[in-house]
Amino acid sequence: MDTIFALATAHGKAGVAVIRVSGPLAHHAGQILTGSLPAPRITGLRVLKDGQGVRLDEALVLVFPDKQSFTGEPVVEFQLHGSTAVVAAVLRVLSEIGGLRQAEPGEFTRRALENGRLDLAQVEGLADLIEAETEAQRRQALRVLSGDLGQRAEDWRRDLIRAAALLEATIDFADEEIPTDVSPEVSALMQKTMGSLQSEIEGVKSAERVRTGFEVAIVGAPNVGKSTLLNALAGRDAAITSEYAGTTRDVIEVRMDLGGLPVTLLDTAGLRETEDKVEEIGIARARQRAALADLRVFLIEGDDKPDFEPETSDIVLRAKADLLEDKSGAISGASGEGVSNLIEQITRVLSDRAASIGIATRERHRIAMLRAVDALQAAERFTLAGEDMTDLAAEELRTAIRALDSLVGRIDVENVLDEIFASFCLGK
Ligand SMILES: Nc1nc2c(c(=O)[nH]1)N(C=O)[C@@H](CNc1ccc(C(=O)N[C@@H](CCC(=O)O)C(=O)O)cc1)CN2
Ligand SMILES: Nc1nc2c(ncn2[C@@H]2O[C@H](COP(=O)(O)OP(=O)(O)OP(=O)(O)O)[C@@H](O)[C@H]2O)c(=O)[nH]1
Ligand SMILES: [Mg+2]
Repeated sequence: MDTIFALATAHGKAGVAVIRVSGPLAHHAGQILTGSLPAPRITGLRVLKDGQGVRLDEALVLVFPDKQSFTGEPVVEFQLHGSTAVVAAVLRVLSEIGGLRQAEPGEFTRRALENGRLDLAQVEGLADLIEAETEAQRRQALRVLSGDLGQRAEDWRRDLIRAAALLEATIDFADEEIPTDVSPEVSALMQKTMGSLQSEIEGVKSAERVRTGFEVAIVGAPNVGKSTLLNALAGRDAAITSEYAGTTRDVIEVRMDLGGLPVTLLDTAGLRETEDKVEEIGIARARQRAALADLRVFLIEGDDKPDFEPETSDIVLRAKADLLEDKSGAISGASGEGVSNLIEQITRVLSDRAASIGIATRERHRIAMLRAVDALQAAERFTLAGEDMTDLAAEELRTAIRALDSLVGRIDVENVLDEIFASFCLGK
């Protein structure tokens, strides 16, 4: 096993920079740089020197024993002055020590996984935590990192293994009289697991949104003030506005944090019949993105009708409130009237949806749980079909267990890891 090292903190100038070394030679490397390592888990202030005795930095050094570190391997950390020259010098000296090499992105975390410190879902949680930009994202990622999904998968697994064992006992003793009919207990275990899986499956869609962001599209006829409203919401001049109808063509995206939720606001082309080919393409895009968005804000002027049927939670507002006598249900990006109300309303609708999330957060989790439910439904049918079908029911139960095993990475790990680690920063 190679000993790996990397800068764990962001690149560039900083107050402090952390370099981590992990693997069998980590303590050896630390010894070379410090002359004398501090006791495990107690920081020591040391002058770091290269092989020729040239001073590199004065640093805090932290030693983790084998099996008691983030990776589960011996680890040494150097907390350096965060200058690019200090970091470069320490990395150079480490790379000159035999048996040491730079870590690949995500390699520390991969080792934590391989050493059983984290399961696959926790690795995903860690990736999400590092990506988190809003409160809701931080809370959700931390919950996944804490291992709740793995715990739940373990409960499901235990119940299904018990059900399979009960069925297999009937197969093994098929020729003998079995004193008790196991099917009620098998059915109950499968029902309980299916119910729990179903509710987790339903929560994934919202959890995915918290992870990647909700989309809110502003739609309406040309010139009603959509782009002006977007700019007011964003607090900056993100979209071109003008008195010419048909100004916006491309979909303009603005990332925002609304009450801790990640939201991408979409400004779209004004909807109308047009001879202009380019505008027509813009309108087609507008319709498509608006239909896919999580929520639509329709701006209407005069007797306009919303151009398409709003869904229940969609928001319909009258445009240019500043020009209206009756300002009820009206908004103005130009004067700012109604803007904070709109932000509250969007936040309320999306918070309601985010409240329904469980502990599964990814499409990968949803697919694994769906596979398990499918197999359980088949097992249920075979169980009801009577004793001849018992071995088929048991086989379906094993398929369900395998599907749940892939959730936490007991199987099928490699393809998932490559995808996750592709998004990891160096040094994680
Ligand atoms: N300096 C530093 N800060 C860091 C990390 C790190 O690796 N280094 N982390 C990395 O992402 C996170 C913390 N995660 C960690 C998880 C486990 C252990 C660890 O040493 N576990 C040992 C001992 C636990 C204990 O002290 O009780 C163990 O589990 O045996 C360290 C950090 C965030 N902050
Ligand atoms: N009085 C008033 N004028 C507004 C308001 N919002 C926008 N306008 C004006 O209306 C015109 C159109 O504004 P835009 O924001 O570009 O309208 P749009 O809906 O994005 O238009 P398209 O991109 O062409 O679909 C501009 O001249 C704006 O200054 C408002 O709230 N009140
Ligand atoms: Mg516009």
